[in-house]
Amino acid sequence: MTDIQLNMDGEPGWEPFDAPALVGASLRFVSGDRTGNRFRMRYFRNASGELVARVWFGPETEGPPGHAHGGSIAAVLDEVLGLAAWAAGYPIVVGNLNIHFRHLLPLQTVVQVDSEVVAAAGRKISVRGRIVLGDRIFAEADCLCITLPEEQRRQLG
Ligand SMILES: CCCCCCCCCCCCCC(=O)SCCNC(=O)CCNC(=O)[C@H](O)C(C)(C)COP(=O)(O)OP(=O)(O)OC[C@H]1O[C@@H](n2cnc3c(N)ncnc32)[C@H](O)[C@@H]1OP(=O)(O)O
Repeated sequence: MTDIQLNMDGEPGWEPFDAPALVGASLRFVSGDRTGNRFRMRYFRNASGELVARVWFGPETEGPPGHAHGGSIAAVLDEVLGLAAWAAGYPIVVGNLNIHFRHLLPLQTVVQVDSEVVAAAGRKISVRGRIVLGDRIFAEADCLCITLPEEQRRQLG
């Protein structure tokens, strides 16, 4: 296991990213509580303009003893990769999320979620992401996002 420690302040050259300013205040499930014992999370754009998150998995995300629940990892990837598509200009919801869990993710550790919008074809936007700490990959995901028709978008708010 790597001895790298990340902090929540990002890296030089990263810009803080204001998710509620883009999509509204509905994302409370994962990133809405910055002080609780579940997820603490901050978003940035890296120097290439891609969405990056720093996430602390707190004790209330526990699954295997001392480690994050797979569903908590999936929730983080769902939000970050969906938001990455929004940040790239696509008003979407997630249609399919395929996750490989590579290593157990220790609780109370700050990890990084990288994202990349890899393709856009019609309404289908493909986003790839991974949760890492140094060279350790905890999870990798492929996410298919589908743009919402204007009418449905209006109904959502
Ligand atoms: C203003 C709004 C505010 C909202 C703020 C939100 C912030 C969010 C921030 C993000 C963070 C939160 C993120 C979240 O948590 S988002 C919440 C979790 N996601 C959902 O609840 C989504 C529920 N599903 C749906 O709403 C519909 O099924 C969607 C919209 C996805 C498609 O139903 P729709 O009837 O519209 O589309 P279509 O059936 O004509 O298909 C169109 C094309 O897409 C292809 N396809 C479709 N589904 C799948 C699939 N599963 N796998 C593979 N392919 C699929 C399909 O084959 C077709 O391709 P083609 O035949 O044309 O080649």
